[in-house]
Amino acid sequence: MSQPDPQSPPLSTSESASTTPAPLASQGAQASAVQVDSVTRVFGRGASQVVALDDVSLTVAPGEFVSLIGPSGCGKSTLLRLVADLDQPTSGTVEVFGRPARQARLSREYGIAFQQAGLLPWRTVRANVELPLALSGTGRGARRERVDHLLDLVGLADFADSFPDQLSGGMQQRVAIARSLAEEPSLLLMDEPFGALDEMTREHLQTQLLRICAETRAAVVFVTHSIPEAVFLSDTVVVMSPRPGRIREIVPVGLDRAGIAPATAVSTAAEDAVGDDLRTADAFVDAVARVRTALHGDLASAGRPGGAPGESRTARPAGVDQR
Ligand SMILES: Nc1ncnc2c1ncn2[C@@H]1O[C@H](COP(=O)(O)OP(=O)(O)OP(=O)(O)O)[C@@H](O)[C@H]1O
Repeated sequence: MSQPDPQSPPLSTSESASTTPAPLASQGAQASAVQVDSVTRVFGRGASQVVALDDVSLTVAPGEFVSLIGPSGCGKSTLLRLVADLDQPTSGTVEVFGRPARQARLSREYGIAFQQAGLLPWRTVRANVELPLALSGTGRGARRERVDHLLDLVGLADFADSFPDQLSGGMQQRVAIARSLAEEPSLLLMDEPFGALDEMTREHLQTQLLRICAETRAAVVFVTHSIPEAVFLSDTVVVMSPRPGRIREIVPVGLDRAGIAPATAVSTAAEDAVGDDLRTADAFVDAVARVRTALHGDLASAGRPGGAPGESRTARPAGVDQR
């Protein structure tokens, strides 16, 4: 595997994945969900200058689920923040549904969920989820209806009047996801939303997120440190190299997630069972191996194909959870 040729056209995550949405060419005039072109982000100046991203290009198709994975400090969050218009590139462009990121943010194309749920402790679950709708002037009746639907979607209908500190970490994170979906975004940006949760809760929420995505058909850009999480969730895993962050490889996943689609779902327990089956499927194990191999290019790129003397070939890139 090698660093993508800088002369080649921008890497499109929709080019090679068998289960990703149709390539843009077959979507008529529909714009990409995300189009990142030759983006560089440099922080600071002089001796303290940090090149966080170097000439990164990436396309995410509408409805596609893309994970960003790579060693700690490789620029995953920086890239996500640029897409979210929380930061600006030093050079290059970021477009969301064919418009500059700024415009997309102002017209509320995004839903955003980060590692900390970030709920307002003095507001009930309902009041937290409806906050974006209240801010954008949605009427009371429409707000109520939408929040009821969202709380149903994340399985928290019975907790609408609870306060965040009365909920578990996983439940709080589900509230945050419901809030991020409030304005029916066509793009969800998620930075390690399950990073602080125990393994069982995490796997359960991963399955729930897949179901929610199947229902809302939102495109997702998802930052994670976990290879299995990236593979389980994604149509495509984007593997980044250590700083300066570049895209090292794009790994299509190709899992059959039909059992988690809304049309066939019977209960959360049944969905969790489908999730368990997926995690032991050959296609899952194969994709985990391919992502792991792509990440281990870190050793080769450092001129250490077999690792330094005494270093295991299975040395781990810092900050990537291989479980
Ligand atoms: N506001 C900032 N000012 C200066 N440097 C920054 C800033 N934000 C990020 N960086 C630097 O940019 C690099 C990439 O950071 P970023 O947070 O994007 O990495 P990451 O891949 O998300 O890391 P992690 O996996 O550890 O969360 C790091 O070296 C970081 O120190």
